[in-house]
Amino acid sequence: MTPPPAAPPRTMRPTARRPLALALGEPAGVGPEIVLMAWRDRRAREVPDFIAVGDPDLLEDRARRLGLDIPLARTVPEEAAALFADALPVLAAGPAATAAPGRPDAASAACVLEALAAALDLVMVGLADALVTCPLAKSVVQAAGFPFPGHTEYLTDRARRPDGSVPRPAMLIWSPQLAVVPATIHVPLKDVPGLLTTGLLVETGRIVARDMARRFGLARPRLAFCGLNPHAGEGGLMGIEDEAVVRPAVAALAAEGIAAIGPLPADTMFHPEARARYDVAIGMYHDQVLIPAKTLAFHDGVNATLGLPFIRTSPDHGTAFDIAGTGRADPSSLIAALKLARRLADTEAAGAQAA
Ligand SMILES: NC(=O)C1=CN([C@@H]2O[C@H](COP(=O)(O)OP(=O)(O)OC[C@H]3O[C@@H](n4cnc5c(N)ncnc54)[C@H](O)[C@@H]3O)[C@@H](O)[C@H]2O)C=CC1
Ligand SMILES: NCC(=O)COP(=O)(O)O
Repeated sequence: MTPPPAAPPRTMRPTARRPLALALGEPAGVGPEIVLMAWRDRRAREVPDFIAVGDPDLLEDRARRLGLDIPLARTVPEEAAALFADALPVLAAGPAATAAPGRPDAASAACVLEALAAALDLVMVGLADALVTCPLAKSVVQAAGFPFPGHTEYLTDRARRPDGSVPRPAMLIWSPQLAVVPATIHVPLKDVPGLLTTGLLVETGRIVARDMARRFGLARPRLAFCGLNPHAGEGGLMGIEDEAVVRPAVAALAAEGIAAIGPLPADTMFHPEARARYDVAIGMYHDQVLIPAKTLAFHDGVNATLGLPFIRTSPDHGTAFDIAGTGRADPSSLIAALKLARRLADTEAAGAQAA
């Protein structure tokens, strides 16, 4: 994997807009075809300028299979904006993809990971305003030696500071209907109670409050913490973590001026009247909050990584091997991810200039 280039100091941040860098993801999945569809729909759905990063032949092959007439421009990020209206800009990166739609193979891991690294490099050197990633298959890349559960943990490692420390990430699944963050991410359910600490929840709440302000423009976001246990523990009768871990975290955040409530019983937090009381629900584990988020807004949902020095978004879905190459994939979540990345980059840049 390429060593990370240093991120430009904030004072050197370019004021002009740069394109979004879009990593193609798993070649056997739906990533390549939803990239083609997003570009096809650019005018009707106001898709912001992006440059695809990966194997251009993969995109050509997928377009041919699906009968999509998409002109590609093999180019560099500096030229992408000027080309975007007439051709899909692609920066060639990584080895050729070998996997066929729906049939992942181990050899495709290098194609996925080198394109991802190259796309992130563009952001870190200031040639792209944000990273957008198409899904990868965690099992495929991990079988090839990728030492991270998913993008989130890899990106966190790439954000390593000069002193060797890494920032804590937060995984936001965002849609106009509901925004959620699981406090623990890609871990087995049986490990969750042991991983939940007041410190983790306080840090997660701070990250969410800060990034909702600087990137989403919500000056004082309202955070609602789920309980871990049924009925948020029912005063300790159904588990101790809600009172021992979650409630002190909410109190600590409130003492810092962050609008936090909870622990709330998770089963009654997601109906419309409950959702009106908060901006972000912070769950104790992945499925507790991703199930309501994806149920309410599967095709509009976006995964955004908070807590990092760069912006990253992604569709909320995975590789969808079962439909890859059939033309049935819906590009809406990718388009939402591209639009949200643009919005977050613009909001952050406007805030930096105002400061
Ligand atoms: N950010 C990422 O890289 C993510 C990667 N994954 C990976 O994806 C792989 C498959 O995960 P699954 O749990 O099966 O979830 P999945 O999201 O790939 O598929 C779940 C169901 O939704 C459908 N679906 C997904 N995207 C769709 C689209 N754009 N249009 C229409 N239907 C769509 C699929 O056909 C399938 O029936 C796993 O290896 C997982 O690790 C999963 C989530 C996020
Ligand atoms: N379920 C969401 C997910 O797995 C996203 O993972 P990541 O690739 O964004 O780390």
